[in-house]
Amino acid sequence: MSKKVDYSLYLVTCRELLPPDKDYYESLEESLQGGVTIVQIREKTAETREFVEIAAKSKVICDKYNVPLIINDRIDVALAVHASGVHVGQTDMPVDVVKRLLPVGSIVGVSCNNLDHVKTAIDDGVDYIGIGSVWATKTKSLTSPLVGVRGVGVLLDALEGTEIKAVAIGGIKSTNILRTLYGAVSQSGHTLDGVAVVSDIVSSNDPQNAAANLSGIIHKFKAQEHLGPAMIGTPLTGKGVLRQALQIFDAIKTTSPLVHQITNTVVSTQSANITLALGASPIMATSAKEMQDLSKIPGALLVNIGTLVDDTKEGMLASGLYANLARKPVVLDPVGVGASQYRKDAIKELLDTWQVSIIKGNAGELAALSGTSEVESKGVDSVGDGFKDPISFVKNLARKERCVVALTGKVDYVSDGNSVIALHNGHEMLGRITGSGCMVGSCIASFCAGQTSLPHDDEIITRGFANQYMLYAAVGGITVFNVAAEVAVASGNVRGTGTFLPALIDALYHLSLDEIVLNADIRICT
Ligand SMILES: Cc1ncc(COP(=O)(O)OP(=O)(O)O)c(N)n1
Ligand SMILES: Cc1ncsc1CCOP(=O)(O)O
Repeated sequence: MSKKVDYSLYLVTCRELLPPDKDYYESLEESLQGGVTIVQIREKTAETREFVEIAAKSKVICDKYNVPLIINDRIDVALAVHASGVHVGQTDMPVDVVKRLLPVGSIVGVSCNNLDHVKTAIDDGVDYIGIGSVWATKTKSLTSPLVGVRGVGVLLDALEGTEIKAVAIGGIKSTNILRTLYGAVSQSGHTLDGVAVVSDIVSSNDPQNAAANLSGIIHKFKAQEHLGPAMIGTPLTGKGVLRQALQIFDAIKTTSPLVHQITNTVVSTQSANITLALGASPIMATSAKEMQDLSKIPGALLVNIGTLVDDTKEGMLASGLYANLARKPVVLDPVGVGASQYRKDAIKELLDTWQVSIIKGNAGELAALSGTSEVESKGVDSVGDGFKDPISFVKNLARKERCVVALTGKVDYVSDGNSVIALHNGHEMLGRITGSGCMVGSCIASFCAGQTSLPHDDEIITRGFANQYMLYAAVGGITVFNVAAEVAVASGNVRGTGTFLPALIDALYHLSLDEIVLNADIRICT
């Protein structure tokens, strides 16, 4: 029977990180006033007598707020001050011995960095595990690899069916806590019970405010996390989805929203032109130094890794992080991710750093991203006929990554993890020019930007980044681009691939609502 403990904001103390002149006990009490729900006293250099004194005084303060006190490593200190429990690491006293020494009902937690650690923790019957380090940190010199936000999900999978609680630790702060909570999810949708934080609270001059800030984000997340994607007017119909997409199309024309694109050098100009043809406003900025400023302008962000280099990757990491903070939609185009380990590592790092709203890719790219070998790729192209069951594939990937997924191909499939929509427009000429997939990414991002100016249902918007509006944006962006390709060829102005690209841009520029309604082929699969 697991004990009723609130692990949501777990403070791990560190006197060395206190700001100059800040009293340790004052900082602890202020943190509790800010919403810390459990405290661990972690003293790495104190003599035993000093440790006991600090722990005893800390216990009095924690008791005042009815918050459990855990002792790091030292069973003797925990016994001496009647602490609520002990946290041990992989090289500390074994859990079975700890349990034998502590009073019945004590809380026992253990650090876990990999699946073997979690399996042992389950066998040992611990109360909670501390998974880390999730992010890089200066607070502790690390001897194990970083787990990464999405790596936490794999460890949460192993806890399925147990009552063991899980907190993440390492480098968690106000700027990445949302990504940590959002991205750390098991396949069946279980999320973290809490986050453990040292420096973001302890090194603050105002620990109450630092803790309150973190606590506010945690509570907002917990309030909406159990809700699936919200549906406006269920069930979806092809016509209903088209109506929503057309509204966004109209909004793009009237508001000309900013679409920030960090894309590849092959398609940069044509992506900017296709964005302009739609009526949106492109900015192709790549330096990490300007990402915070750009995130303040409403719109959307597109990240495309087609010609990735380290400097651009820094810009991509920063842009997504700031976009998340500003709650701006982020579209990821993992171009050629299967081609090299460098790209695979980069995509992992990007998805571990920020929450994406839409992932768009061909079958080869999405297979590589999801770790299946069912579809192979050659460079940036997909090889073969795609997935045997594309509908289940997009739905599962959308659930796993908690975003909308758009799988492009002869038929395009879009899913928010709930519904799957098949799009049957397009023309084979699109496969004969470079960058048509990248331009689709620009159109999707333009639709993401366009929808921000429309009135939104609050209930849906509070359900996170991957809400139903993103589904409409993906459908809208793909559909108008593909219909424009059909109209371009039908115009009679296309003599080959050289004349196809300008005809496509022209067709998109002149595309009317009537033409879209006449040609769009949107079918609901589930
Ligand atoms: C909640 C929580 N999780 C992990 C740790 C790390 O513990 P450990 O691996 O024993 O390392 P030290 O803290 O002893 O340096 C923790 N303390 N708390
Ligand atoms: C104790 C510990 N164990 C893994 S990372 C870490 C330190 C986390 O500190 P911070 O929250 O300041 O990154």
